[in-house]
Amino acid sequence: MYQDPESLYAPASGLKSPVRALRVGLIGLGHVGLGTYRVLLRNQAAIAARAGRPIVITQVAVRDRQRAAALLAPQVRLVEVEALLRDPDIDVVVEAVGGTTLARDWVLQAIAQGKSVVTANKALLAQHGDELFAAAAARGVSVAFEGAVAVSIPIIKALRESLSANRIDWVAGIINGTSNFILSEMRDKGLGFDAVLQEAQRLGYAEADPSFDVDGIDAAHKLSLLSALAFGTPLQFDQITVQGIRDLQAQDVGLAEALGYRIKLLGVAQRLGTDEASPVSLRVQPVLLPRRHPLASVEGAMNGILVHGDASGQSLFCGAGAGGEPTGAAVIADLVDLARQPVGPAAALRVPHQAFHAQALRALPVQPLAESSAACYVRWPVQDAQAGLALLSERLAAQGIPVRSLQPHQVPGQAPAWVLLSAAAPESAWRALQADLGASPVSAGAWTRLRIETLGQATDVG
Ligand SMILES: NC(=O)C1=CN([C@@H]2O[C@H](COP(=O)(O)OP(=O)(O)OC[C@H]3O[C@@H](n4cnc5c(N)ncnc54)[C@H](OP(=O)(O)O)[C@@H]3O)[C@@H](O)[C@H]2O)C=CC1
Ligand SMILES: N[C@@H](CCO)C(=O)O
Repeated sequence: MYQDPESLYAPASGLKSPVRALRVGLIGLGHVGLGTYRVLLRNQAAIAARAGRPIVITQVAVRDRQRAAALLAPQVRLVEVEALLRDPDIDVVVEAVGGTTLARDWVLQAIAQGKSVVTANKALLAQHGDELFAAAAARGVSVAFEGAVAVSIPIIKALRESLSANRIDWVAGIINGTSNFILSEMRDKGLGFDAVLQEAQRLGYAEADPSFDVDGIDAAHKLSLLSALAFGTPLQFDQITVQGIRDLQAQDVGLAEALGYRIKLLGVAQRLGTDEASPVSLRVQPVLLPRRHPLASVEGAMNGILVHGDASGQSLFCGAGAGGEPTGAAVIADLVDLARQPVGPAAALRVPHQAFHAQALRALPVQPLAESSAACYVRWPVQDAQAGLALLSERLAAQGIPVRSLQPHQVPGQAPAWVLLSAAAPESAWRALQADLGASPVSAGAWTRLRIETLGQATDVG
């Protein structure tokens, strides 16, 4: 039952509200919009007590008004987006629609009207964040985005505030709930890729276009935000190496387990030297993590992020990675921050959008994949096991790729295969090896090669 938050505020907190409620206009009432509305309604008294004043969604803009009217209290006005953006009674706009075209226009319009914006739209920020943050800073308002990365994990606040004494060496995370859900369900329940993806869509985890999830694009959007906040750079989304889980085969998931690893879609932003200007590596790809690695046990739609700072060491964050109410809670946390924010001249003292003050941001060179080095898992199907072993051993030695283990693998009805675990070797050596093996008549098909991620730990699982 809806109750006016302003009337609830005083009895719940024991305080008299010194200032007017923060008035919020919500665009979009899908998973995130409705999650935000419902959590705000359910916990309104406690949220007001934390914020120092009530936070009220007074206007909502959607396409399907009939559906919205059935979900919202009668006090909430259903309006057109343009009217909401122009209304001086609205302090903050929550953009919960998605996409990068209309959403960009709306956020810029809100900023121009002197309104702060809260969004969980990582695609928008990855592509237009620099522009939006600059516009907001120039207008003295905020674009807040805690829900945009790993929704229930307060990683944006951690990087912008809590870890600000550190030189961040790397951030690594399972930051796409849908992919992690698919990998977990396929492994544990033996379900097919398509069936699990449909379930992720039903549960509200997947993007409107789920190829963003399974092709690693959504994780790359999020990684671009994490790396910008960690290293003090503009957004460098276009320079991220991206590979998704679409082509992963069930037998590699099973083989990795048998070898003591777990396959995860991991985003990594890593400094490659100790100098402040050292290049960085930005990559999203399915990797083998040793099963005892803390991120290996992050399952289902959960997300996990590990941050290494020079002073704090490793900090592990874990929480729900997708879903309406978890994201709504992150959106509301931003609203609480905005409700508490100083206005007027003190606004200049706000925590900068990208953790570093705008004048301190500088792009860092991003290492091209071709210049990287990695320990790898390889499964190579062959026509003849012994001939395959002879060729593989010879070509591995010729390319200087250090072998940790090499073992035969046979699935009934399929060609025999060799499964290799290596130590680190240059990407150029891997590419040359692939060309050599692929051109050989011994080859019975394309190999599978996956990076073994170490993140400062030993590659070995023993
Ligand atoms: N789902 C999740 O777990 C998470 C999602 N996000 C992000 O949050 C954003 C929203 O995602 P989600 O809630 O899942 O998306 P949904 O598809 O569930 O909801 C989108 C909403 O936007 C509305 N909408 C679409 N076009 C317009 C328009 N032109 N004018 C007004 N309203 C419009 C739709 O209204 P109608 O129904 O009337 O068409 C719908 O209510 C995306 O950026 C997504 O990436 C971030 C973290 C988690
Ligand atoms: N589709 C996204 C939603 C949360 O950002 C995911 O699965 O992680």
